[in-house]
Amino acid sequence: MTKTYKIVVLGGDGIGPEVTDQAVRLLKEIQPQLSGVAFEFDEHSVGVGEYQKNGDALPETAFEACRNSDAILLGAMGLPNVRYPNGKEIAPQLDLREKLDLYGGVRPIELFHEADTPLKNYGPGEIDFVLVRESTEGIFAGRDAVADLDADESLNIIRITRKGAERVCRMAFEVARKRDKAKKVSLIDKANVLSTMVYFRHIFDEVAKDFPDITAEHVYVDASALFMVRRPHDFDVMVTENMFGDILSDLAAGLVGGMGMAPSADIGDKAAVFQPSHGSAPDIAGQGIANPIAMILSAVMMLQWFDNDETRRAGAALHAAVARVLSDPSNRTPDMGGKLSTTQITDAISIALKDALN
Ligand SMILES: NC(=O)c1ccc[n+]([C@@H]2O[C@H](COP(=O)([O-])OP(=O)(O)OC[C@H]3O[C@@H](n4cnc5c(N)ncnc54)[C@H](O)[C@@H]3O)[C@@H](O)[C@H]2O)c1
Ligand SMILES: CC(C)[C@H](C(=O)O)[C@@H](O)C(=O)O
Ligand SMILES: [Mg+2]
Repeated sequence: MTKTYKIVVLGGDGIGPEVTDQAVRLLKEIQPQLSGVAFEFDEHSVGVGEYQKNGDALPETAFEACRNSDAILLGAMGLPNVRYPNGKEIAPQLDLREKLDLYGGVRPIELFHEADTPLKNYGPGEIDFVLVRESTEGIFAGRDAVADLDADESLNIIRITRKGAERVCRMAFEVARKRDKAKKVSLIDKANVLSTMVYFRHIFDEVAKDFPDITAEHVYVDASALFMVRRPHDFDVMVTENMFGDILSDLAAGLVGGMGMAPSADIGDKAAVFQPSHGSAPDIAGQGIANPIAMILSAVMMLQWFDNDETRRAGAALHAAVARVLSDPSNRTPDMGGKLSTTQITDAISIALKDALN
């Protein structure tokens, strides 16, 4: 019997549709090579473009489709100059995370080639860690507040719940258990200053007791920014609060080639969104030069998440195809110093994929 995976595709804004098109193209090429598996794609318009047309950046029909899907592929949403009347950016990806309770932002960082890192003496696989970002609370819990521009101060809250901290810490330990690296989870916090972080650390320590085979450590967030640059090989899995994870995941991307190399998955117990860590990159949108690899590696994460032997095989093949293409430093888009267009690098991955699937 064929298992059909319903995949909702939300291209979004700027380079979002440019990169999602490439991932969907490769998934369509993979499908006939798999036995007993089919993909059904369902595209919806969301983001700034949709808001400008219909006044709603995440229409109910799109949200319902997401809720009834097996997975969601999202490009990017938001444009810096288009804002709600309250001054905040249109960021429906945050609504999706909250409404679908996608509490774990899993952001793997992998160096494919020494040419792609600004650090000296690191080769393929020598920077290889996963940042797990709590994605439904933390400093972002204050995001509904509206700035009173005439007031003398402006406050946001930080919210850490027992449930929220516990489940994301557990996810981080489970991610570490599946990796064949150091089997270490580093909690990135600010427990030297904030009571919310003392609480988060306490819950992390409790969860760590259930994983005696995995080393648990605490690192302050400021020091972790230093260590990620000075000795990134020491990290295996990091788990952290929402905003810290947002900032550190961009720093981490910079170690391995930039935002175009930073895949991500927002995972909950019932749903998951696979999207790159990057945004809509308005500075390069519409030129056909966006790097699709972060999006393609996010699709790899989706194939692995489906928990099906055939899709796992496809995920491994797609990852191997990306690695093979990047092993030749002339195969790069302009963000990484190369000359290939979005479609040209995807063409190269497509050719490598055919070999990898056989
Ligand atoms: N997940 C999301 O949807 C998401 C994530 C981050 C930012 N945003 C939104 O995107 C907009 C732009 O934000 P920003 O400029 O701060 O961040 P950004 O990630 O869009 O861009 C930062 C830099 O990285 C480059 N870049 C990013 N992705 C790239 C790719 N695939 N290929 C080549 N270069 C790439 C851009 O050209 C730019 O120089 C904002 O409105 C922001 O809120 C959305
Ligand atoms: C666009 C923005 C709201 C989003 C976030 O802050 O989570 C992005 O930066 C990310 O990393 O996914
Ligand atoms: Mg971010």
